[in-house]
Amino acid sequence: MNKPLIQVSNVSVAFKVKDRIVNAVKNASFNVYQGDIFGIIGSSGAGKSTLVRTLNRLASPTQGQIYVNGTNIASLKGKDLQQFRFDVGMIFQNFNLASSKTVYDNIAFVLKAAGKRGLAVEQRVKELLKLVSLTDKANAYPAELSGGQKQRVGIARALANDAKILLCDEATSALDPQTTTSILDLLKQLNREFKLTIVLITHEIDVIKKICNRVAVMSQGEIVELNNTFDLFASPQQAFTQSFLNIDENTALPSKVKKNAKGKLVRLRYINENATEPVLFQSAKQTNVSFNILHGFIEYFNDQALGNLVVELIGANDDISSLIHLLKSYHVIVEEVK
Ligand SMILES: Nc1ncnc2c1ncn2[C@@H]1O[C@H](COP(=O)(O)OP(=O)(O)OP(=O)(O)O)[C@@H](O)[C@H]1O
Repeated sequence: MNKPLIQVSNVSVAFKVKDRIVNAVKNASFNVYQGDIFGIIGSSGAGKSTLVRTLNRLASPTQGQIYVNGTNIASLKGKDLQQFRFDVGMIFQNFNLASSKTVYDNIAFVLKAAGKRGLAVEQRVKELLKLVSLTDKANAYPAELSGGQKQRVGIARALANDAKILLCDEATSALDPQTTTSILDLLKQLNREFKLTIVLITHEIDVIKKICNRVAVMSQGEIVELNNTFDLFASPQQAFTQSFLNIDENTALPSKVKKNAKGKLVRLRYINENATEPVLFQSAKQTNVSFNILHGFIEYFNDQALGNLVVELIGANDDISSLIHLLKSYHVIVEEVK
């Protein structure tokens, strides 16, 4: 495995509010690798924003360390700190654009802050506007833009000084589903074309499914589970993750169907869309079990397919056990439906 670009090691963040301590982040550890689109998901107040803000020093850990490219970011000062701020861009739910500046000037401002002048600024702004498909809006003010367009300006500004890492704090939460998709497509394109590493926080499961390759699940300040996206959805280990990701909800059966079922109800998750139905069919035949498919769908995570089936197994108990055993040997995840 290559070296992590971001290494978060036992990070805790506590806030003192009057005479009370709020432990917003508790002992979080994880690595982000170059080219990752790393998602942090959790409900409101889980500590996601606080955690992501420690990655660019907008928040300071009360305990633990964060290394970016091998450097402990707490030790950065002067020019190194300034360079670090250029290397790590950030976009926000409410866009944070300067309302009195045009689109052009919002982007030019951060280039000038990095010491660029004249033609270098002009060329770079043009390049960035083209990249985010806003060339025709250079002279517009933020109030004249849609939410999606505002976020595109936010992205251009965050990347202006050649950022290597982009932090996204609920960047699509204020957008409608179609605009969300177009912003996620843009982030994916930037990730692909420039190997931009992205850390995003969201409470939206669909955002995770659409673009993240790895995910941390947060609850009450803790990372309760971390996995690649596909495996997290295929086989969530923690009860919190299962209920938060609504895993069972997607294949919930009407109570009448459950009540009328004569056989054993099982949920099958499989990772090879082509193999499973033949595998189920042949395994059932081999073990003398018959089955009814009660629910089924296939979900896609990038190019990987995750099949979900709820089936009723009818046969002798021993035969059903043999069938389940056989299915598991084909890497089908089998869970009893209660
Ligand atoms: N500056 C602060 N001072 C005091 N408490 C804070 C501060 N920032 C965050 N908190 C508290 O820390 C906890 C985690 O907040 P945080 O915003 O990180 O969660 P979140 O998962 O991002 O939630 P949301 O999605 O609602 O923003 C909350 O209880 C919040 O009230």
